[in-house]
Amino acid sequence: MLKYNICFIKRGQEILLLNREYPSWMGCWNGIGGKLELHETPRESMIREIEEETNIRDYVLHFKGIVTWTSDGSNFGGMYAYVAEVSESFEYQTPIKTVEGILDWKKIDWIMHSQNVGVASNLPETLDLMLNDSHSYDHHCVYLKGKLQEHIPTLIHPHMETDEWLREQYFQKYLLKQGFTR
Ligand SMILES: Nc1nc2c([nH]c(=O)n2[C@H]2C[C@H](O)[C@@H](COP(=O)(O)OP(=O)(O)OP(=O)(O)O)O2)c(=O)[nH]1
Repeated sequence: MLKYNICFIKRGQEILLLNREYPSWMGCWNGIGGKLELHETPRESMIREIEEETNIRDYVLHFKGIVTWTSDGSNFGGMYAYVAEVSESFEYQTPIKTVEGILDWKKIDWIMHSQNVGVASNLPETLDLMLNDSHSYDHHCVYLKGKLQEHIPTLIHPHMETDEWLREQYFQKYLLKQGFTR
């Protein structure tokens, strides 16, 4: 039931980011991703988006959990999150201007810098766990009037990637909070 996916393509100490031409996060650096298509699994969809947006095909894809959010107490949304590891010697010349924005390798330290106002606001906190912790998390982000208030990571089962029933059970907690069931 999550609509989006996101992937952080990692080469050594760098991540391939996209400076987005369009909303959401227009003008900011973010991972690569988009919307799942009908009947696609999260992994199939991620592989398609990576290919469409970067043409990269040679990587090891790790499921890192989900990023969910509520805005102003409702408007639940979310995305499946992945890290794709390419070899340190992988050649991919950037910057590249695409219809979606500008692709470029960014140093992890630069992305995480406390004074960096150019990245999606929940990216540093979520990326830190995705890169440095082997578990899968639900990175729940609470927004109020467009500003990130809180990032609440909760451990989730890694089978959430493939087990639709497990996902539906898990999402009930958010749907119930919003006052409706599916
Ligand atoms: N880091 C971060 N990324 C987000 C958040 N919300 C959100 O939609 N995204 C990501 C998910 C997607 O990777 C991207 C939005 O995708 P998109 O706008 O390109 O989707 P689209 O409808 O154009 O789909 P597509 O044509 O690319 O398939 O932004 C957020 O709160 N934090």
